[in-house]
Amino acid sequence: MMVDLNDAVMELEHWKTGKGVILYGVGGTFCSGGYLDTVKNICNSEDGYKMSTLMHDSVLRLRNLPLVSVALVTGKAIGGGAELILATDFRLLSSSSEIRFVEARMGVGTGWAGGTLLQRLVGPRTALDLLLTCRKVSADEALVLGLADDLIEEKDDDDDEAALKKTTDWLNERIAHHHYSVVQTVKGIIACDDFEEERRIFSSTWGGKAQQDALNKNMKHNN
Ligand SMILES: C[C@@H](C(=O)O)C(=O)SCCNC(=O)CCNC(=O)[C@H](O)C(C)(C)COP(=O)(O)OP(=O)(O)OC[C@H]1O[C@@H](n2cnc3c(N)ncnc32)[C@H](O)[C@@H]1OP(=O)(O)O
Repeated sequence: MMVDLNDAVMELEHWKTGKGVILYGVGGTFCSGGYLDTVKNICNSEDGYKMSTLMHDSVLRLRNLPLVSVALVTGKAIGGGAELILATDFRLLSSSSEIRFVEARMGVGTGWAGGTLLQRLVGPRTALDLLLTCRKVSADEALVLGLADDLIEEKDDDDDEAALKKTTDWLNERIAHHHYSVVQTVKGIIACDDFEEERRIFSSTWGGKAQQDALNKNMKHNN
């Protein structure tokens, strides 16, 4: 799964006209973390560092894609799976889903970039609390904490298709009406977090067709 994720992200890096991507699980579980047989086989510091390096690479590349990314969380997101929901721009949770950072219970810290990403999202105190208590976070609590952006009122976690459709609609509300170059510019600016890079990305759409078309429409923005 870890290698597959890395391959998938590399493939997405070549998608020049893309706007969005949804990360989701099937069969009622988002992800229950690293495959435990593999975890047992690589249970030493050196291999742990290698695993962490691979997962950081995947997560950072996913975050830096010029696509708007959403994690659709149905069922459980546990351990590394809970960390994975932090790799996207947005998180939509089904009302019955559950997030649980079990790493400390498993005798370790966060290896899939979750520590840094969690504290950026919910602040260091809440991050420390969630990582130390290893408690279950319900979808409702996740919304209050800022861990979820919205809830999918999908009572049945088994209905992957319906949840995916709702997530696609949610994402499309934000990206469908923009040209891909505009979505990629906006996402690139947010992801780069750097003024000089922002100027460079900004100037890639300035004067382009989407801007020309918009100017020619003589738009008013009062409704
Ligand atoms: C990277 C590392 C980290 O901590 O940083 C990790 O992520 S370590 C991984 C952290 N995750 C875990 O420790 C998950 C432990 N498993 C669980 O807590 C539970 O299985 C749940 C995921 C809550 C699902 O419970 P539920 O009662 O719904 O189903 P279940 O227990 O019968 O699970 C169905 C089958 O999937 C297996 N299964 C579930 N998660 C697995 C995993 N991560 N690796 C290997 N097998 C796993 C179960 O052992 C079981 O196999 P059998 O039918 O053969 O019994």
